[in-house]
Amino acid sequence: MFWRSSFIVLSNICARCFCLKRFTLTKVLLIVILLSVVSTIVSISFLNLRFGIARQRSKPPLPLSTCRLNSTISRSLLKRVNHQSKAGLHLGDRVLVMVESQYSKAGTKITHLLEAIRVEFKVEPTGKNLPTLTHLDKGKFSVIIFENYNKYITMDKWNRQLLDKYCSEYNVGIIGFVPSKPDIISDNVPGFPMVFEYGMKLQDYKLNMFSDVWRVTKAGQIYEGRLPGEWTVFHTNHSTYEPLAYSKKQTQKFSVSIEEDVNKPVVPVIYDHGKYDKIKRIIFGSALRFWLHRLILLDSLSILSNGKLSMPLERHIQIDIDDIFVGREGIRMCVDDVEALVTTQEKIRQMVSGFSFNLGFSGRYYLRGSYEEDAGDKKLLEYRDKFWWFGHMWRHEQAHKFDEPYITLAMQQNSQFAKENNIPVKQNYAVAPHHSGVYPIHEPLYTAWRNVWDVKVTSTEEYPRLHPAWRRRGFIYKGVMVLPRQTCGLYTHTLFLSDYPGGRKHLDDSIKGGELFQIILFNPISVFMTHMSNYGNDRLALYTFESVLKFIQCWTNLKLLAVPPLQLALKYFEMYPEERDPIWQNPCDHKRHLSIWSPNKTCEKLPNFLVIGPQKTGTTALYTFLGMHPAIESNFNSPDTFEEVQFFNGNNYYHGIDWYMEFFPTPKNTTSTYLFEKSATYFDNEVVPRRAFALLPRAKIICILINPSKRAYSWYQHMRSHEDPTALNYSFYDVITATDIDPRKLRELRNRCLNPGMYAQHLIRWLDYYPSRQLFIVDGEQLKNDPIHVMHTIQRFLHIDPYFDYSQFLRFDPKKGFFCQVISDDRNKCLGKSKGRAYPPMSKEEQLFLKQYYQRHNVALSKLLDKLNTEVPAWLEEELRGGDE
Ligand SMILES: Nc1ncnc2c1ncn2[C@@H]1O[C@H](COP(=O)(O)OS(=O)(=O)O)[C@@H](OP(=O)(O)O)[C@H]1O
Repeated sequence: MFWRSSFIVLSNICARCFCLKRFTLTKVLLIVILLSVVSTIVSISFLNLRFGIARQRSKPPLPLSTCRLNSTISRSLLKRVNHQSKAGLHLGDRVLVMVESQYSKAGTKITHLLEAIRVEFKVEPTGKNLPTLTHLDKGKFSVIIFENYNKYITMDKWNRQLLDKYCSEYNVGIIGFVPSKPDIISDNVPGFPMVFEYGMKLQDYKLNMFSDVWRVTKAGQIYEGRLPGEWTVFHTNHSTYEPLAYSKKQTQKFSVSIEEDVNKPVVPVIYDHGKYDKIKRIIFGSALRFWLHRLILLDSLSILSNGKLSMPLERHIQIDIDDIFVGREGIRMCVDDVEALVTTQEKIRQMVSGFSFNLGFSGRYYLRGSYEEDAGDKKLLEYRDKFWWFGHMWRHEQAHKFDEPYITLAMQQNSQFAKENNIPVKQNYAVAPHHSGVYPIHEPLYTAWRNVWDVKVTSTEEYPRLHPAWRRRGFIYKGVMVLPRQTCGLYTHTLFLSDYPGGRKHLDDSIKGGELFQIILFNPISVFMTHMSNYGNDRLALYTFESVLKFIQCWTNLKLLAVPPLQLALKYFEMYPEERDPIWQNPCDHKRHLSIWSPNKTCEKLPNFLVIGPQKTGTTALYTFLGMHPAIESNFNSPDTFEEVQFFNGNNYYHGIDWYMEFFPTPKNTTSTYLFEKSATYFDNEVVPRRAFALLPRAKIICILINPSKRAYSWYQHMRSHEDPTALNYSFYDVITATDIDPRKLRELRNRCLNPGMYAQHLIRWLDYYPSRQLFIVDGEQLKNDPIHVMHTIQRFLHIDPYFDYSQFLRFDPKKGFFCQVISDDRNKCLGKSKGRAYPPMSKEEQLFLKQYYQRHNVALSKLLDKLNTEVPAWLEEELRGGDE
């Protein structure tokens, strides 16, 4: 376009000149000058087209730096970082969040933040009665948060008194957010020596440097500019109140300095020291929309919980640079980029002690760029010892598409490349391109990692899911520690600041208090992934990290650290031991998971329903009867655990879902075949409902209940017949009446014998996860006496087609004393000797003891069954009737 127009202009001029009869010297000169100007423009524009990137990359953006903190102030503040006091000892570590409704926006922002910092919470709507606040002599909640503080002020008398009494007795503080509009209370706050001024537009924000609240927050800095939204500010003369921040009203003429106007500040956040009514409070004049309030909220939680909710001050940072050597020509690193990487690494080390970039490479692409980029590759290797390194496969491939021999070979090839080029790969770390094979687990990847690179640590964004980011967690699979990886907003395609998605402001906002800043603020350990292309071109990664780290230093007292990946992972799981155990989900339930799951696998080999026990209630009979149905297929027997798979409890769970699915046939017809599994140990196990629901959220759950006393006795007889030494040594009465001073083995046996019979509490745990419509309770006595009817009701519950008429296939066997499978006119197939054993009846004493022992559990069961609209079994009615006598 440009050339065309230039050419037209030039030819016009020339034509005009040549048309003149005579050439004067001036005209010749004019033509020469014009030609050279045009040719210069043409060559510049040609160069720009050819090496457009080179032109842009010559001026990478400078890191943001607006900090003007006085370092002596920050040092003095660092001394006061401990909010812990004795009062915290009597408190639990949960937060009670009082919201206007379950779905209110502001409340959700609070709970998301609490989730991000891994603080447990309970959400309650303000209009209702308060939940139980104490347990034994402990306060259940260490801080109470009101999404709308006005709802606290106008709370009904009874609840308000209860809450205030709790807060003053247990020294628990209240955090409240005052809406910017008057709501229902007037400016004079009823019951408090304070006035609210609503609907303010504010600018500039400065923290009170002398407050004891600051721990993570570093006061002394000034936020300059308009504050988002409308605000409420606080006026008071009472000495209980301490302003935590100052701001000023927005004026026509926008002034950038708050100091000039410091005599007329307004107070947008205030700390009530509790001198007025013995309750400490921190009240915010706006919601969490302003980023600084998120920072202040951390310290508010810390001080008001007496240190119970103080986060550590250390923040560990790991920055991976993946795709080393992999990028296509034109976007790779050149020598000056590598030099800049080293220089910035040095600068980051000043802020983050022990820091090194962690470089991941695939050797196949070494020296595959332009001349300048190949020189960059060589430079990276020249500086190899300045970085940490981790290896991939030889090519940049997704592991889930390949089998173990291929992955191993491809890793070995890359490992050979590392050896030949002296690349120091010694961090026991690796990542997978596109997270492929990390989660959901692709076993061959883990095996090859261990065998070739001795990988003990990896990271992914995919566990448990990519979104929401604040719920990402870690887990350990067969010794490989999988860390959650955070997003920093840079991807292989983010090359230039001017092209940043959403504009430069978007990235800068993320750095200056936004998403990236908050990731580091909320996570004691952050692992970030970047790509080689983010370090060539505009070197956006250097800009981003240098800027955000500076910003962190400016506004927080956080101590930034880096340790090698293995140490980092050990630290992570030491901090969060509860995350060690993975939670398996169905890969087919999440598009992204499915896209990185082996195409050779199928989710069809997962059960549609589970028979969960408890033990000794007739589960084997039910399992056998279900297996007779033409549309139902059960699991293959496990050789290890008495035929049952027992996946969700115990160590089998750590084998992963591929292992589990091996126990199921590929259904002949996915819509009409019902797969199921029966493991009687599931019913009363603490972790099973959560695990089962994570993998099989749509599964139906069947449990069988008989009189818990009978169940306990049958179980004891079962243990004796399995020659359990403790059961052989002690009578049934000894077992059920064992006390806490009895030998450990006896107590253990007692617990295993009696606990499953506390039916209601176990069922409630299942109902915490599964909706009641997915749960079916079978009366075990009925199953014994009238299995044909029971099988009919189960078929209805499962909506199974075709209907199977069990009356033709089950009949009572007088010899066995139970219903058995019909084989022919004169032959039945009954369950083995271990089901329906002969043993002496329970003594009267034992019966009486157990009747009393289970009394309250049976009452709870009958209430629960009532709630579930389930018929109360005859044995339960009888038990309860007997109990009243
Ligand atoms: N049809 C049929 N045949 C045999 N046994 C039957 C049947 N229906 C119910 N029962 C009762 O089932 C009890 C064994 O329960 P489980 O199969 O759940 O035991 S186990 O947990 O799997 O070990 C077993 O308990 P015991 O009588 O104590 O052996 C039986 O009472």
